[in-house]
Amino acid sequence: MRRRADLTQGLRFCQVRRGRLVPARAARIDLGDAGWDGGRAVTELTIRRPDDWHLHLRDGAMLAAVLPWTAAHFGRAIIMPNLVPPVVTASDAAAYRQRIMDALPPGSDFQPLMTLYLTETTDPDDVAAAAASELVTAVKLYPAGATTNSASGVRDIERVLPVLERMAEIGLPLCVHGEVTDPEVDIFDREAVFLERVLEPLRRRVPGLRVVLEHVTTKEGVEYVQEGGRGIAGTLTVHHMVINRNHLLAGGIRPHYYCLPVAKREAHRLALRAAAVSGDGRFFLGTDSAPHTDATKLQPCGCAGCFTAPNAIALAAQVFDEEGALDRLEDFASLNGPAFYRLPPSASSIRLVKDGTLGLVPSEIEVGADTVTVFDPGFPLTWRVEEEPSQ
Ligand SMILES: NC(=O)N[C@@H](CC(=O)O)C(=O)O
Ligand SMILES: [Zn+2]
Ligand SMILES: [Zn+2]
Repeated sequence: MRRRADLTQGLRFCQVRRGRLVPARAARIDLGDAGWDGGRAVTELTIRRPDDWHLHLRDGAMLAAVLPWTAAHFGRAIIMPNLVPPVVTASDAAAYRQRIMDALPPGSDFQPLMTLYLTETTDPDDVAAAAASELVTAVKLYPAGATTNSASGVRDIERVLPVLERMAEIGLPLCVHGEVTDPEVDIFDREAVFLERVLEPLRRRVPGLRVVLEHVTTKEGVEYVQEGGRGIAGTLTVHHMVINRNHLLAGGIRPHYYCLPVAKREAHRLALRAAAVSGDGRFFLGTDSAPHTDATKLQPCGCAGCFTAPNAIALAAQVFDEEGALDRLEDFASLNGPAFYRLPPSASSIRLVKDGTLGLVPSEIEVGADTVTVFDPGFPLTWRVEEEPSQ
């Protein structure tokens, strides 16, 4: 068994070797006192099948390795376009969509919802045609240099106004990585500064534009969405509801907790959890599951991104359980997103159970000769999805 940095505290995950799940010994755990419903602990829950409104699937061998984990639990996902080279045109999106369909496990009815990567040379007609044919569900704005594979992103918002205006006309949402790239702005402030310097002026300029502020990590971001009127929503990741910056940095640096936007102070984590369980329809789940090989993460300059697809739903259930809000999990994971995107909710459902048996979540998956580490919350997973991916 491969040794890994000691991120696992008190939990034995199983290992994936040669593509097979090798379960850890079944463990009984104390169910604790969370999940009470009128005095009775809720230990099972059936919800409409969730969707993931922010997902990185990559391409090639990585796509083949990670897709089954998402397809096992989620009905649809908004597929991020930050490949190298990026998914810029409708024809890029059609080809990428086909590669995803080809990589799906047999019998899966998972639906990829494609996005286009906004560049300063994006053609408004191409975007409008892709939207009209329902090939794409959104366009993604990466400020150039803000995050993984964002070099072709936008430097000057003025240059993309014609595209944004066309999107406003046709109601096509803009998904936004909301961080400024100004090196003088502290990395922990980049989201809050983006709202003020970029997003608010942009929304004033193109008032009809429907915007999703992706992976909100701050209370300023939460408040911006809450106060932002009808044309805005925010996705929340599970990992930002679980870790704060201490988990990343205190007592040793933990590269597997490094993602962008970087995890913030505890007060922000609590604000994200409060927003998720509030019942406010403008917040929904976007895991931002972002796989990178361990070889590229465990570097002097390691990649940003947490691979959460295998345990995202179980963790979301656990967060809602801890917050005493299991009755709102379905809104957050399965209903609010489709409502914003003007799509019907899933017709199928999944069953979540909390029966004292740990879910079979691997600590890592293999991709060719390399491995991708699965997000480790650092505590036992009490909930699990009853179906597990077929590999
Ligand atoms: N979230 C991340 O840390 N990384 C994402 C990019 C992104 O969503 O910003 C990736 O593509 O790896
Ligand atoms: Zn991002
Ligand atoms: Zn992302």
